Amino acid sequence: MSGTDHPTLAFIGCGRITRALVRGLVAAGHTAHAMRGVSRSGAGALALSREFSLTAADGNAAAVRGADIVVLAVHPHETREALAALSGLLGSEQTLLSLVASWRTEAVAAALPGVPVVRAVPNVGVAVGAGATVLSAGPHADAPRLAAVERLFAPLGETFVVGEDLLEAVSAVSGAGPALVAHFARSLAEAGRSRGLDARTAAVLAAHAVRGTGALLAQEGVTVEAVMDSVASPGGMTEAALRVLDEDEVSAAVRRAVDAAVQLSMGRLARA
Ligand SMILES: NC(=O)C1=CN([C@@H]2O[C@H](COP(=O)(O)OP(=O)(O)OC[C@H]3O[C@@H](n4cnc5c(N)ncnc54)[C@H](OP(=O)(O)O)[C@@H]3O)[C@@H](O)[C@H]2O)C=CC1
Ligand SMILES: O=C(O)[C@@H]1CCC=N1
Repeated sequence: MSGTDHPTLAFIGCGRITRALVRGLVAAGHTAHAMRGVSRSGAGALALSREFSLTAADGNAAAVRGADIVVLAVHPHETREALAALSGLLGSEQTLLSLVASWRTEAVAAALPGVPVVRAVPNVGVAVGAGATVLSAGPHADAPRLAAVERLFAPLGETFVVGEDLLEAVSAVSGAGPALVAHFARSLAEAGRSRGLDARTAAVLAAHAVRGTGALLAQEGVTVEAVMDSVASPGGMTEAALRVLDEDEVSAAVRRAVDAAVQLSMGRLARA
């Protein structure tokens, strides 16, 4: 542990989700000195060291030495090679925290015998303290290990613990969720432009619609139906607009989008 009782962290893979995590952790008071990173080309680790003063480690051994939690954040197809390069470097006192989609914890654990494994699906909202992180304990990860990982993510938004079988669906809905919502925001902005708004105004208004809706939904007891009802004046513009979304089966399209993501993940699922 570092002096502040925060765990010492090693990031294997320094791309998008690692950047979001490091940004959120630094904002939550973690010292970048207690974080090391490695990436395949070194470019990702170097970028994070420039942006956050995280230590760009000289190889895996230097990165994981003394780390409490080793965060694996590489692509599914890069994972076998990354795990092979970690072989023999980790001990049972450390936790391997896998963010890798489509890799079951037992498959990760098989490559690192005796090392406790926890799997997490964060989303990029962790960068701004508004993330959702869904956790599942894998082999050798007892309740205190899981609790330590929950404490890591707690300041970055909400945390949930589920059975691992649900994590492919979680990855599609929550992990990919911000991109799906951003897609809708873009459509809303483009529609505004087509009605004469300048590009910047349209983008800002769409972003605020998403932000305000999120803030309302974050309130205790507020449902999506309640938000829709609070906007839609009877017989008014919102009803007219929502009717078109229903007629065009936008909900069915969203379901197909999530299905496509889950199917991709299931098709490449790595099991022990
Ligand atoms: N992005 C997201 O919102 C989320 C992502 N995830 C999961 O996190 C993982 C990473 O995704 P993301 O951050 O988007 O991916 P990125 O492509 O942004 O980053 C991948 C990183 O892994 C590095 N890398 C690849 N192979 C190795 C290796 N053998 N050793 C060390 N580093 C390596 C790359 O290095 P280099 O730059 O040199 O190629 C790069 O820094 C994926 O499995 C994804 O499913 C989960 C939830 C959300
Ligand atoms: O796009 C991906 O595959 C990863 C998993 C969920 C979010 N990003």
